[in-house]
Amino acid sequence: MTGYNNSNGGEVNTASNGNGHSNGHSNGHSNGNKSADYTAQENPTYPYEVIQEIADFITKGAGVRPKIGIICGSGLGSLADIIQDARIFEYEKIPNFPVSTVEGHAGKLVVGTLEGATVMAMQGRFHFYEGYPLAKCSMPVRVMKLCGVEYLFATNAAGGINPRYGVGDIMLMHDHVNMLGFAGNSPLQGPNDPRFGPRFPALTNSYNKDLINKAIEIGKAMGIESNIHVGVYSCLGGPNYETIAELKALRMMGVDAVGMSTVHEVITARHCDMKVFAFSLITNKCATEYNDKKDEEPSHDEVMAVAKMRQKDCCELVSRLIRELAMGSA
Ligand SMILES: O=P(O)(O)O[C@H]1O[C@H](CO)[C@@H](O)[C@H]1O
Ligand code: HPA
Repeated sequence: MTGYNNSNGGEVNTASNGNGHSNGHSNGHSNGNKSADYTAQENPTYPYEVIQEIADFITKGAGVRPKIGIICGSGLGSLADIIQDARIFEYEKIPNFPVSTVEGHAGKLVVGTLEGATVMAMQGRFHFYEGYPLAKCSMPVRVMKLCGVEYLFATNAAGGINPRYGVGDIMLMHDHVNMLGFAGNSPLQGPNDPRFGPRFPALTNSYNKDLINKAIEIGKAMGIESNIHVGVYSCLGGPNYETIAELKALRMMGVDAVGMSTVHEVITARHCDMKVFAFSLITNKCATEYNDKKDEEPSHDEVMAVAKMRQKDCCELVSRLIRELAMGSA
């Protein structure tokens, strides 16, 4: 049985003491690649050494240490397709990596260059509703950190609750309401390893203001400023979409867009001191009044279709922002 040593005041004992490693498979795929299999079902907090091993596998395989990490939202996998000199790692072939189970999340890690910067992109993220604990969902963010990533760019598809938002608009996230956190769930639950970050991280300045401002300028330069908003995202557990009463409650709480991801990744990134830029592509308008209109019900097909329609602008926004970062002006 894999278990962590919790007898030392809540810090993971990460010395080479045999804890945290077992002979089980974390993702049910016998890929013959694993040197330190780890049973994450029993202990969702991946030990530092296991994350280091995954990071080494990637940096050695890719031959670069990426500076920017990108997480592609539903239907936004094209953000990874524009990476040049790409080395592609299928999740199934990465030791101790979970597998993607959602349509629109290909399950590939792409490492290469974009606009002069070294990047790594997750073409496929992990969601709580897939059955993964939050620590497992956001484990790749720690892998990014140990690969050398300093900036996390997280993207998602989301429902627009703010009545001013239209389908296809982009909301730059400046804050979030963590509904899973309200329910007592966090990717940081369990023993804390100070090599990643502090036991009690502050989240007051989670979303980098300079990057938000740069993105607004870029939106103007692209001529899409009327489709760009700055707002608050909320993550629910999913996989069901929200009831009208839930959407009304979220609106009263100041939420502008709702989805089922990103927040756990941002928490994990801020915990290990990465700078964060995140945006939601509004793929559907959320109904906040009761009606019988079937065509106003959200569906993943609609989410994917809108993401496909808007992927070009999303790619341009991300590319331009990365170019500014690479030139040192963001
Ligand atoms: O947040 P991303 O991964 O973009 O996906 C969003 O789209 C899916 C629902 O259609 C959910 O997974 C929701 O979170
Ligand atoms: N709700 C939750 N998640 C979503 C939505 C939504 O309306 N649209 C895309 N992801």
